Amino acid sequence: MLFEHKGKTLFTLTREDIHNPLAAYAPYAFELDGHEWPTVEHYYQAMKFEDESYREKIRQATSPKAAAKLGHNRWQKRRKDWKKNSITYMTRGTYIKCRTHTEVSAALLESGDLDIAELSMYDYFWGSGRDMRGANNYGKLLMGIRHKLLQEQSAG
Ligand SMILES: Nc1nc(O)c(N)c(N[C@@H]2O[C@H](COP(=O)(O)O)[C@@H](O)[C@H]2O)n1
Repeated sequence: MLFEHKGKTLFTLTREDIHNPLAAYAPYAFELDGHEWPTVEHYYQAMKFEDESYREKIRQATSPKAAAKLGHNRWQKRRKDWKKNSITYMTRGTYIKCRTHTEVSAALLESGDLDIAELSMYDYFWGSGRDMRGANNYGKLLMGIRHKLLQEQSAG
């Protein structure tokens, strides 16, 4: 969806929109780290934990929403370096999804050179927040992947 903000056209999406191929919740399976993941959200949430059996429980969650719920379990010990690496894991999953499904990479490349924003009223980390002052880390990682895909395309 295109969105006008301060005289600029933004290419926007939400991470949770299962109908948008670029969303982390969209059902485009991929293989990474020796497993098949139903969505990027499953992969991202599982990577928060060192406990292999808890990761597996998240991998087998029946929906990305259920995977996120398991990932937000405060009683389950997260890996110590998670805050430092959370963006890296979301990026890895999203990049591999793009490389696995041409439909997904095409959707990303269709955004041209527009700035990408994750529109979210409440999320100031992944999204723009209600006042568009959020860090927009999800939009930024998509722009980074778009750049990498274009470089790969021109390298043949
Ligand atoms: N500040 C901050 N650093 C990170 O590394 C984060 N992953 C987040 N996430 C925020 O918490 C909400 C739920 O977390 P996950 O997306 O499941 O990691 C998320 O919506 C962000 O607002 N925050």
